[in-house]
Amino acid sequence: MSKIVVIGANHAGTACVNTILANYGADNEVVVFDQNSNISFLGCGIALWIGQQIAGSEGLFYSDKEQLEAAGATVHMRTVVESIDYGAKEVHVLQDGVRRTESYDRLILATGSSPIVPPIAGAELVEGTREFKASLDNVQYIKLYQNATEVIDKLQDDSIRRVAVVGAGYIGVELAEAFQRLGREVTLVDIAREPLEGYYDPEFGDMMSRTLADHGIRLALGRNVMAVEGRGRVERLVTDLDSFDVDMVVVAVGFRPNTELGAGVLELFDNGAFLVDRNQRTSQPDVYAIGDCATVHDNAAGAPNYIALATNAVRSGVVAAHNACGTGIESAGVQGSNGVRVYDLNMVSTGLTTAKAREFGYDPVATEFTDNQRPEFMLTDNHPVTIKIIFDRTSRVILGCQIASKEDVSMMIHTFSLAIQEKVTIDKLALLDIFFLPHFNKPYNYVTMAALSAPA
Ligand SMILES: Cc1cc2nc3c(=O)[nH]c(=O)nc-3n(C[C@H](O)[C@H](O)[C@H](O)COP(=O)(O)OP(=O)(O)OC[C@H]3O[C@@H](n4cnc5c(N)ncnc54)[C@H](O)[C@@H]3O)c2cc1C
Ligand SMILES: NC(=O)C1=CN([C@@H]2O[C@H](COP(=O)(O)OP(=O)(O)OC[C@H]3O[C@@H](n4cnc5c(N)ncnc54)[C@H](O)[C@@H]3O)[C@@H](O)[C@H]2O)C=CC1
Repeated sequence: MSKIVVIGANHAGTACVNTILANYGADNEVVVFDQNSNISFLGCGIALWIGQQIAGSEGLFYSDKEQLEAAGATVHMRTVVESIDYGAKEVHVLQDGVRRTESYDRLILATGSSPIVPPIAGAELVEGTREFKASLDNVQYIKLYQNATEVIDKLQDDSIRRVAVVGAGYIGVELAEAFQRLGREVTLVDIAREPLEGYYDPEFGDMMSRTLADHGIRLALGRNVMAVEGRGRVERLVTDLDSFDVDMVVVAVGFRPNTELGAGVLELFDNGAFLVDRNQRTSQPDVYAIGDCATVHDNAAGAPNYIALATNAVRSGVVAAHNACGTGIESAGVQGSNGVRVYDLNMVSTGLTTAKAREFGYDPVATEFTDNQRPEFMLTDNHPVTIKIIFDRTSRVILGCQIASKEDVSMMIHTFSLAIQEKVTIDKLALLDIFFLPHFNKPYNYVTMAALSAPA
């Protein structure tokens, strides 16, 4: 019997524990530590919950301590792993005020990520809390169930009228919509010139800007946040260009990996994530890292990268579970596929934007096409779709794809995810067998047309 210790039992940890117990439970003892009081909270539901588009938070959990224990694990909640002795193969934990040691044969680090805290007064975290509480009241971070609950409770107070959201990334645009749905005056601030700049080219970011502005959200882009000010609670957000009177500020400027437990021992990526191979192995024997605390292999970049997504967390958990139990399987790598819906605008992307393709040393060329989803004789619910495919000038291999529409175009992006993974060229895509039925699409559909019209 070997002992596998898992630190962190959210999406990555839970996937890993369940995979170990379902496949190798008879040969392995699994001990799990998590500092939180809940696990498996789907952060993707926070904006829907705040914006009252769902009934409540009940459906946003899919596992708990009892379920993991029923499957065979020993689970310690509200237990912080304070340090690890990699030589002695021991983790040191603090549970109910008592310090103790647990040994392991194999260790899985699934410690996830924390919100990035910008270096501005008032936004710094209160020392000693693990729930991302800012020192100035009504400056909020969004990550945990507890953070969402706090914001929802505060919004019961009607005097909180003006909300600024800092960061027009995925969390920021979704929350801007949620606060506006609640009748709040919303200002969305970003250092970049377009929302979602990390995931989309500027013309797609512009579609998002117009959708937000059409719903009354004030966009304050291309600004650096300098300060949050107030007496006791936040009253003003100051940028390098202007300032806004506010009653609440939500800061969502990205995630950073939680890797303090590897300090000085484990090899790290540029942003401090645990650098792992395609078996999720770290630089220490018998130590694996999964989810938001670790790198992924980025197929589009052809290199390790940091892409914090629940989808990657779950898959890396499955890969680590098999490898830690002796079945060698490799991650297929990822393309960073993602999607967002704000009001009636759906946007999906995978792989590299034009700017990122350049950063990774490619010579990117793009082909774009806009057309109705269905033939014009289909008179109802027939909306334009815009697609942009980015490929490398020399090899013609597809590097990225972005699609936007009022139509649900979400499933189409998976074709491009696979194309990037398998290094398909734009010319091969042009002749791909794509079915036609008026209810769904056109014979000369936007994928075929974009590929056929790709520059030589
Ligand atoms: C608002 C919001 C919306 C999102 N929407 C999406 C979406 O639509 N799609 C998508 O793919 N992703 C989305 N994400 C990202 C997704 O939630 C993360 O990628 C995912 O949570 C990563 O899972 P994880 O298990 O690796 O890490 P985490 O969720 O960060 O979990 C890490 C766990 O480790 C525990 N832990 C950390 N350190 C210690 C320690 N020292 N001792 C004990 N326990 C420890 C923590 O308590 C936590 O339970 C969203 C995130 C947020 C905040
Ligand atoms: N639909 C989805 O797939 C969702 C995914 N997520 C994931 O959760 C993670 C965290 O999300 P976000 O916090 O939204 O990060 P993000 O990386 O998506 O966006 C961060 C934004 O903050 C901006 N920014 C950075 N520093 C700034 C500063 N000092 N002042 C103003 N703006 C600044 C950036 O330009 C960027 O637009 C991401 O990995 C994201 O992919 C989150 C929500 C939904």
